[in-house]
Amino acid sequence: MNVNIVDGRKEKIFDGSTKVLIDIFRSTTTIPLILYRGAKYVIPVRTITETRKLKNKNQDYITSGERFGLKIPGFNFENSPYSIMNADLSGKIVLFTSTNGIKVLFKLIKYPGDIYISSFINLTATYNAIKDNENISLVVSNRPDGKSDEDYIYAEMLKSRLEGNEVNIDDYINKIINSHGAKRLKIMGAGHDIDYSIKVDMYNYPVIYRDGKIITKN
Ligand SMILES: O=C(O)[C@H](CS(=O)(=O)O)OP(=O)(O)O
Ligand SMILES: [Mg+2]
Repeated sequence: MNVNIVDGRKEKIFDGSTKVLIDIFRSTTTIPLILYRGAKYVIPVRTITETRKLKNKNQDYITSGERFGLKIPGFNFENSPYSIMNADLSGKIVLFTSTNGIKVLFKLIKYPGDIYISSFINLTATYNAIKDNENISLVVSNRPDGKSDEDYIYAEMLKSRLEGNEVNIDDYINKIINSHGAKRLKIMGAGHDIDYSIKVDMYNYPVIYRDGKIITKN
């Protein structure tokens, strides 16, 4: 098995490897939780304008997302695990756009190979789904102006586990809690999202991108 941690900001020619998108704060935490809260599926959308156009075509769509961490006026939800965990999304279709994670996702879909959306929320389900694959790219979303240490912490843990090492998840959780990313969330007034980002295996399914949708892989 060959497992690489890759900077999602760089335009890398992703071969046919299995790709795991990682954006702990907060897209790949929020998206599995949207499915956990009953949504049929998530439609990733590049821009706010496109999201609004889709919503205008179908008022039943739910809108969720942010730009630079801030809620988008008129959207139903931010990109907040906390707010999603308190929502009933049964049977809903959720439009989702975000600053980093979705931007990287649209790069990955240009290349062959499965794409998993992963975080602590569906850690074990993701691990079990990919552990027998030969080539795995752990794609960390980062941020336009720098690295997201929380993404690397998760990627290093998953890499270590895939390479057959025993990992103490609590050690990694502590690193997340004390990460620069966590400090940023607190400064943004979103500290309550940290707790919801470390709820290990809340969702027992892998989550994948397929044909324009992000779905639960049953
Ligand atoms: O909403 C978030 O936490 C981030 C935006 S920023 O990095 O805080 O500006 O978006 P994401 O795409 O989830 O990294
Ligand atoms: Mg992020």
